[in-house]
Amino acid sequence: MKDSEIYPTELYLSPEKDDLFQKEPWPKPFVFNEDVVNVFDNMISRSVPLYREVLACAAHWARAYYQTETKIIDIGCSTGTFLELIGRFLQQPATLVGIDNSQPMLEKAREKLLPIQQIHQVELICASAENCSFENSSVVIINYTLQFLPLQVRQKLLKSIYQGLVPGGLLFLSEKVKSPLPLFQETITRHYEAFKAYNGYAQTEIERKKEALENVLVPLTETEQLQMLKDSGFQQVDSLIKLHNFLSLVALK
Ligand SMILES: Nc1ncnc2c1ncn2[C@@H]1O[C@H](C[S@+](CC[C@H]([NH3+])C(=O)[O-])CC(=O)[O-])[C@@H](O)[C@H]1O
Ligand SMILES: O=C(O)C(=O)Cc1ccccc1
Repeated sequence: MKDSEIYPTELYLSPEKDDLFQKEPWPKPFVFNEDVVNVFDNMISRSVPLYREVLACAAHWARAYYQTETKIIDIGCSTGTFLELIGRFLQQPATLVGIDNSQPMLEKAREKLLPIQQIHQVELICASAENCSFENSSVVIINYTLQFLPLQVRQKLLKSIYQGLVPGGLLFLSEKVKSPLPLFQETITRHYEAFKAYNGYAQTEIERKKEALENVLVPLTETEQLQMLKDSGFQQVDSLIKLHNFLSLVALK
């Protein structure tokens, strides 16, 4: 598949509509349970700005830095949307690894990745990422997952990723972040919530989800995130995409 064939990207997203926060009971505190998993593709594609572009970007970078006989690992792979995309985009068979600690997520991923298994070696691991090995990986993707881990676990995980990557290996990291300036954070939040409303969420749904995510999704500032990457061993880091509170970075070993 040529580069031009992936823009604008076509993601394999299940159609079930996210209406979880329209009526009781909604997941509070937010958890990746079966109800969330069943509507997850719709939820994330309506809730994360530039989601399609970020995954297409990750696919381009993964193809550019993939080294033969190594692994591409997606941490927090959810329903396998990125692995399905890169599986179509790579021009050679590879080992694609998905890690997620939600078994319902991996059941959806297994189904989504069946066609890809004709070409690639696919491994789905149900585990907490911080307990996994990243040895012999040339590309590690971690999109919108680190934000759910306790802070001290994030640092341990990033160090483990750095140690596991082969020389020249790439980390592609997307996260929700917060502005260090309260006035700007307020403006960004208002704009982000307008984005959600434009995507069909009612104000009640937006407020309920915000409350459910409190102390579950804990964003850092961009500066704190960059420092955590440096403290993990990554010295070559750059930012690629940022809109509202959502940031994508690349880091090279
Ligand atoms: N400690 C953990 N270990 C492993 N998985 C975890 C852990 N904590 C949470 N998860 C998993 O991390 C994923 C976060 S979603 C990632 C989206 C995907 N990357 C995408 O690009 O579509 C983003 C969001 O929900 O905003 C969920 O599948 C959790 O089960
Ligand atoms: O940060 C938010 O308000 C979100 O809605 C992001 C999100 C997307 C999908 C699952 C959990 C959080």
